[in-house]
Amino acid sequence: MDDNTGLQKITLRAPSGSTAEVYCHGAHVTSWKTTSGEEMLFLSNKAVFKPPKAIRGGIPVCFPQFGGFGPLAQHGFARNSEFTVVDGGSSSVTLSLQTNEDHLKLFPHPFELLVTVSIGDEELEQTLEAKNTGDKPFELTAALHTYIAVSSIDKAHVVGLKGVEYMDSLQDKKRLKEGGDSITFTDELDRIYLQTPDVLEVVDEGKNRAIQVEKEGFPDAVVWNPWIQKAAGMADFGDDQYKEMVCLEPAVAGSGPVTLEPGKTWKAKQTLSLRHF
Ligand SMILES: O=P(O)(O)OC[C@H]1O[C@H](O)[C@H](O)[C@@H](O)[C@@H]1O
Repeated sequence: MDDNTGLQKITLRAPSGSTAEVYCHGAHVTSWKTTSGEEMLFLSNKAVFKPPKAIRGGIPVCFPQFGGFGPLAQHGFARNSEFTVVDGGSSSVTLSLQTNEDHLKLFPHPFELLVTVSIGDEELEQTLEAKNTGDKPFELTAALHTYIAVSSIDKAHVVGLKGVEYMDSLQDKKRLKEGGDSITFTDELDRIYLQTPDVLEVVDEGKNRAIQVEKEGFPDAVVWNPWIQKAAGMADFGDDQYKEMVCLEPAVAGSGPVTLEPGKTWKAKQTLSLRHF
């Protein structure tokens, strides 16, 4: 159905009452509410719903490139492209992107990317399946750029990364090792954690809740908060909204790329779930 942005949006509803909203533009999840109606994802109050601009917040799909790991524009073109619904029901939808002539001018490797989003009681599952439909291998990096809503950035932290090596994107990708039990936010932070455990969590002491991010097939995890200056520099992001979000992004980035042979499919997935404490 079309919403007031004029874009096609699918609303998923689980029998328990949880909901999610997914745009065909970018196969972009913009909302996930659990059974109590609580919103789990951050969406910028200045987000622009005008293709080919990517929507700010929710879960942008970064494909076939994460960040600057390749020749394409930042984060590749999937988030700027129109997907088609190919399957689904009330609580699940599968969208497809097939490379067109414009994509092939930028990235001369035909592929089909399927994105499936399903919701359960207190859970959202998102799967990427990329098939090389051409006759030559190609390399890809990718991420599910998940913006988690938090009550206040000074009450949020990320756990599960102690002892993990990371690339600091604010220091020319210098390699460092995470020393702390948890990552707190007191300044801009932009890191690619390499070969991480598959279960990570954004803990929100202000709401007594944690969102668990469980990943499969994504070796890395990016943690990002733009803080004051970068937030002020983003036209589609409210100046103070850095206080309301933490990005925890399952990725193939510093540990990539993945080489995809002709006819083969690469699959990766994240499961977000809510825990109250
Ligand atoms: O502004 P965007 O292209 O959406 O990127 C937003 C952010 O994405 C990732 O988290 C990167 O690690 C950051 O370096 C980047 O600033």
